Amino acid sequence: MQLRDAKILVIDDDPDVLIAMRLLLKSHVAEIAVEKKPANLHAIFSDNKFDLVILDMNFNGLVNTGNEGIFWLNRIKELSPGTDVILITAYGDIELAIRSLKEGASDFIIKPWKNEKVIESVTEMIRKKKEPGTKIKAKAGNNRIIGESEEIRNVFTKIEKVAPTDANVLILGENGTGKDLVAKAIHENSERKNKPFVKVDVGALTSTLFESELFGYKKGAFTDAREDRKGRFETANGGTLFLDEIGNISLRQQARLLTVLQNRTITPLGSNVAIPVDIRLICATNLKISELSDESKFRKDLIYRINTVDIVIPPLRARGTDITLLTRHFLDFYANKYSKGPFKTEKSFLEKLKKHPFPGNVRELQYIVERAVIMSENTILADKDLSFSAIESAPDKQELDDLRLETVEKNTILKVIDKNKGNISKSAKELGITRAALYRRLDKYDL
Ligand SMILES: Nc1ncnc2c1ncn2[C@@H]1O[C@H](COP(=O)(O)OP(=O)(O)OP(=O)(O)O)[C@@H](O)[C@H]1O
Repeated sequence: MQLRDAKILVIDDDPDVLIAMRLLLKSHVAEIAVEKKPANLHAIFSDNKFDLVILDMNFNGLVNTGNEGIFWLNRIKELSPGTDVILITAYGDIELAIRSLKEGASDFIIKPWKNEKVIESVTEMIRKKKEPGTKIKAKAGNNRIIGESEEIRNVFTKIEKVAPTDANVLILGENGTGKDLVAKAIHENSERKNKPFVKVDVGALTSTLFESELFGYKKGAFTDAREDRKGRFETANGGTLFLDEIGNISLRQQARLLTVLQNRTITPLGSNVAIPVDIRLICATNLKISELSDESKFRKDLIYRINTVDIVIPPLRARGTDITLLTRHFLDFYANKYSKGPFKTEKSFLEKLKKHPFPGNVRELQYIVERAVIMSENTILADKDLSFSAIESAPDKQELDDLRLETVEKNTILKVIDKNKGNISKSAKELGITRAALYRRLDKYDL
């Protein structure tokens, strides 16, 4: 979508801000409306549609917690889910701004703002609204993340917003969804990009290895410690530490990790000198957030610490056109690698792929395409050229069924709540469950 076609609403209780925004934007957009009272939102949205709302975080200057901004952000999202919201926030409210991104804001502008930054942010939001067929690649060096679906675009937006902030990030997603790529993209788009990026698969470490690997050791600390060795925390100093499979570490290991994150120092085994470390922490897991919230398995205080922002990477089967785009990408890649092709595909080839549930996600698609390229006898590929390996394509049937049931339930709840304009009592009645049962489900689905 072009900026000149956009309809924008600015909501701020400061008339000077409204005037300034109107002056700044009016020559760039189709329509600009301003509003002093967010309480009028319902009336405004019942008569109008806006592509973008620029919303102040702090009204009246009385409550400076920003909760009001977040409250109105949620109202806008309820009234018009397709409308993007950019929040205006005071300098020093970065934590709050990050929270607002979690709650669904598309971007934030810090006061006092620079006019170019406002135009840039607004232009970017509006531009993204269209171009559904455009190939978007997160800037991640050679490890580009390919995708164009709404779901992966949301991931790109979060990466772009979160990368420069130094906030701790928790990446959630099934195996093979691209968690590694996202972690690298965050690092490469951050201020720390020229410093080390260190990955540790913590889920695979035994309890003794966990300590020596992460915190290092001094010569003689244990039988095999023949010389001093730096731990991964120290190696990552100044850069980013990526802890993969964080959901699989024991409670004892969680306690050790928490202490280090709180004190920002590590003490190598066999030493009593604490060494300060400056790292940006990214963690990843293939567990669902609901599984991580089981306190008998994972400490709540550690979740809060590692999860300033979470990025959920949806499974490939929920990413629409990405299957086609990724297939093309891998076909070109392997054609080049094996000096074959260039390949064309018959309709049946993509149709068969689109029907497949991809329990192994992008990694599985990559193997399937590689196999097709290796085995192909001509350069036009059809469904018969696709073979799904027993290991990859034997999804846990039970799990897939559950997943579909859960999706249906979640979507029904969302529809009914939307229909009842957010009224929980009415929605619960319509769904035939108690209010408490509805709240439990909202909690379960993180709604
Ligand atoms: N969007 C994408 N674009 C291009 N390649 C991708 C994409 N997503 C994943 N891949 C490729 O798929 C493979 C698996 O990705 P990655 O290792 O990042 O997944 P993961 O979620 O970390 O997996 P695991 O949970 O098993 O560690 C890699 O080869 C990666 O390059």
